[in-house]
Amino acid sequence: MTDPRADGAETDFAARMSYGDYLSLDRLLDAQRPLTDAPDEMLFIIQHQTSELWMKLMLTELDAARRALARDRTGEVFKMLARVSRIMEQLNNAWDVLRTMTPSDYTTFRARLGQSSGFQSLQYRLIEFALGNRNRAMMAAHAHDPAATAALETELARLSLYQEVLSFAARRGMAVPEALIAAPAEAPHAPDERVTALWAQVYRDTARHWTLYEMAEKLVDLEDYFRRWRFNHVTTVERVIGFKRGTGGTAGVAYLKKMLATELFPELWHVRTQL
Ligand code: HEM
Ligand SMILES: N[C@@H](CC(=O)c1ccccc1NC=O)C(=O)O
Repeated sequence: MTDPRADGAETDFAARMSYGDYLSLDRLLDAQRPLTDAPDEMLFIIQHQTSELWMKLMLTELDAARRALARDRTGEVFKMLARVSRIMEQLNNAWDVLRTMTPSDYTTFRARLGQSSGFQSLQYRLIEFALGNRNRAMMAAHAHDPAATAALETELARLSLYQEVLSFAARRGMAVPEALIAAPAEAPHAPDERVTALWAQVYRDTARHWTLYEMAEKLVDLEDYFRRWRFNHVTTVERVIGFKRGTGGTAGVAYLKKMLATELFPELWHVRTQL
């Protein structure tokens, strides 16, 4: 029989930091508190908690990416944006686990969720705001929580990722309308033909604009993965609750379908028609 001590494994953690200590596993694994004994409620909780953990990392990366971008450190930015896309992909793959929950499984505990809903996810809203999909109306569900409201306000006081990219493009000599980058956006970025023209220049002469070309493709990647997340979500929702109203109070699938039309970086999609 194997005795890992023979291989030198340390076993005395009375006074040393162990795996569980480092990862705060006592707290982490004590945070799953189902309200019913429905077997699928544990799946539902863990699915959301792991999503929130990945969202936490996305926010860290989006913060660092914007700070690096403001200092023209594009190599670092590319690495961070690639990581954000990979995290999105991770979240996309996670739907496969949740899809094993049928309507019969979910209805055994859905009523106990009350009015709570992913619509109230602070980190999700911060990600949307960081990427540029900004809308103060989405803050209403956090009005009861001063810390959450402050975090959203802090985010709204920053340039969005797309604004940072456009500022970078301006520093590279591209004609970016000043009004688009002069102050942090308060509303979703509205498509602007002058910006489409700018990206057309980049895509038509990639050798000359290689860094901006790479930047553009990183953003398209990110939005592509985000769109897949929205699509997986709405499809899972229809599969599990059909066309019932959401616990958060919206129409449910109809609301989520409306959100599918969101364009984070519109000109990067519109430019493709012209190429
Ligand atoms: C069976 C599983 C799920 C169902 C039935 C479901 C259902 C819904 C519904 C109906 C809405 C619309 C708001 C409302 O009225 O409640 C919503 C929004 C939302 N859900 Fe889910 N959801 C599920 C899983 C998830 C998961 C795993 C996440 C990941 C964190 C998530 C995150 C969100 C977010 C962020 C919103 C707000 C979207 C926006 O405002 O654009 N949901 N969900
Ligand atoms: N909105 C969902 C409930 C729901 O999915 C949910 C509830 C509490 C915590 C997270 C949730 N996930 C995503 O919306 C529903 O209407 O069934």
